[in-house]
Amino acid sequence: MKKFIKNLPKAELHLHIEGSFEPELMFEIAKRNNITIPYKSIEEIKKAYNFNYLQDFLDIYYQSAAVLVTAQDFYDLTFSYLKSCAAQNVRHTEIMFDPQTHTERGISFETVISGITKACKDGEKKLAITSLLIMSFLRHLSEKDAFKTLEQSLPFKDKITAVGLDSSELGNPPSKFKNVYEASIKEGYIPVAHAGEEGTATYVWEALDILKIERIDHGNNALQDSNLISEILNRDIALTVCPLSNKALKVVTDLKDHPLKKMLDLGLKVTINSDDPAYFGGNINKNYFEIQAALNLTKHEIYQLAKNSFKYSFINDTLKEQYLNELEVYYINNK
Ligand code: HPA
Ligand SMILES: [Zn+2]
Repeated sequence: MKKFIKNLPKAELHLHIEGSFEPELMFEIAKRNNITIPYKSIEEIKKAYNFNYLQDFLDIYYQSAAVLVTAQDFYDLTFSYLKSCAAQNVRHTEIMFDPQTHTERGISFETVISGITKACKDGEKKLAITSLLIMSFLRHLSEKDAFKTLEQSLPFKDKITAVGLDSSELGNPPSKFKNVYEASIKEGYIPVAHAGEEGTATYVWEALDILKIERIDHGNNALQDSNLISEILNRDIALTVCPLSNKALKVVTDLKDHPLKKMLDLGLKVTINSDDPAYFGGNINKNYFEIQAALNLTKHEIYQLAKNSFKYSFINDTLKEQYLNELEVYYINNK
């Protein structure tokens, strides 16, 4: 089964590039930028990565992202993630980035996006991995601030496919961002949002009805409401589920209690993703390995999850067909 997962062609649809920042690279970049970080060793970092809920993680995540200064830093961060994709047979990835984490510190939008997009181009050329970008608004900040970010993104509109919503969910419902989502859609961005990770099913309803999202990031708590489940099924909207993230942030106490199998059985379009692999104990393949073992998923279910990852990606139809064919051939030959 491990070999089957390892070589399975797949897409990753929920990945924060700042969350792929491995400690080794963090030390290297901090050193070259002359920035002191509060850890002396990798062991100290690993000890600090012990979270009880989302906010514990976010505090450390923003602190670590503060060592990123130059376009080269963003390039190195992104290319390093893309190399890990190549090693896991991730054929396509949809990368979230948080501009406000950097613009708030005086780093320009252009620095961030130029480093990331250069790495994505090289990823396509040198590693044969396709990618696109999701610009995420930080929900603990104001809608006015999100509007400023939307404005800053417009000169780079051709490089960004979608807008997302992340950071502290509780107390920052989707409705807070109604106007900026409306404006983002008018600019041609596809709307997605984190909803139902710590927030209730009401947050998922708001994301669907008020923000008009086309994909749900996490969505675990949608299962609290059977009308909501029917609505998600009717609208054919996928969920980007992140098992090891859910475990690390105590959204579930044990992977054996994870709702993924129940979601699949309900017919929900689920995908498997790593969220913040450097912080939550594993890359996308480790997420597949561990959830498969915990829930005793069959090869066919694993195939279905990978199929969803391509089907519900935002790539063009030709490329989608190509990846789906590649996956089908793989499944037929390896089931
Ligand atoms: O899982 C997450 N949830 C909310 N915000 C985030 N920012 C990075 N990862 C996450
Ligand atoms: Zn996330």
